[in-house]
Amino acid sequence: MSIEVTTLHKSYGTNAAVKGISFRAKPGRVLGFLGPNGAGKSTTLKILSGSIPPTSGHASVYGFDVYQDSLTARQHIGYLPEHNPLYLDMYVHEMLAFAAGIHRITRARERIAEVISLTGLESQQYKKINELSKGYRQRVGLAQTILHDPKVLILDEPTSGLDPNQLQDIRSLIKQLGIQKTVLLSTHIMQEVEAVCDDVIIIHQGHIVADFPLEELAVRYPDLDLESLFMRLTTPSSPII
Ligand SMILES: Nc1ncnc2c1ncn2[C@@H]1O[C@H](COP(=O)(O)OP(=O)(O)OP(=O)(O)O)[C@@H](O)[C@H]1O
Repeated sequence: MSIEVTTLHKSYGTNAAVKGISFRAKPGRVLGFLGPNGAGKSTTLKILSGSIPPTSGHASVYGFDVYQDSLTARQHIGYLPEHNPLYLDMYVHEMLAFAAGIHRITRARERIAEVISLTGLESQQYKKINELSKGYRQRVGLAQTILHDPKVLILDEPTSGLDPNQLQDIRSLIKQLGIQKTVLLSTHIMQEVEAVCDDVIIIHQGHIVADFPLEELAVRYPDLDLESLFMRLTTPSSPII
């Protein structure tokens, strides 16, 4: 397993956001982390990326605890946060060189060229980030996330706000990356899960209410498509399985 989460809890003051969730993610697969607003998706991804500590429980990446052994765990993780923080005054190329320096990447020039080509940023690489469209900014965020060639990608709503063409490009890139890496992808969009994911977790009010390989949807939940299942499991009165 590349990601293992065990009885993870997170409270912000008295607000319990994540309530004892456990799950695993495997290499070579894209795991869709699906849930309504406020379900606890971003909180879980922030804990996994080492950005915030859990209140209790454990999460590890390739055996390294993301809290106790955060520096080592983070070497294996590329994290694209929901709001994709970028230095807007930097040029695309400059920002990637800066990030390569932080990761102490050897052969940085070659790796930056590789990542620019992979994310389709050739035409934009000498522009300032504040001149870029949202889709291209998202690609810069992804380029930065994969620059150190991490084994695990944690992507928090990476396609939000993109137009249909950009959506398709970014989704195929994620799918391509998922062939070799473990990808944990948070989204609200059912079509995105269907287009990109191999496994699905549905989270609702801080609990996991479903966890299954997408190809087993029809067997596990006969007569329900993903959207109907999501609606059934995340309406306020829905039972926790
Ligand atoms: N920094 C914070 N301080 C206090 N409460 C927070 C904080 N961040 C999140 N929360 C609360 O924790 C709960 C889970 O939020 P979280 O952002 O993890 O959900 P989400 O599933 O990612 O939602 P969305 O799809 O809207 O991004 C919500 O009730 C939210 O208000």
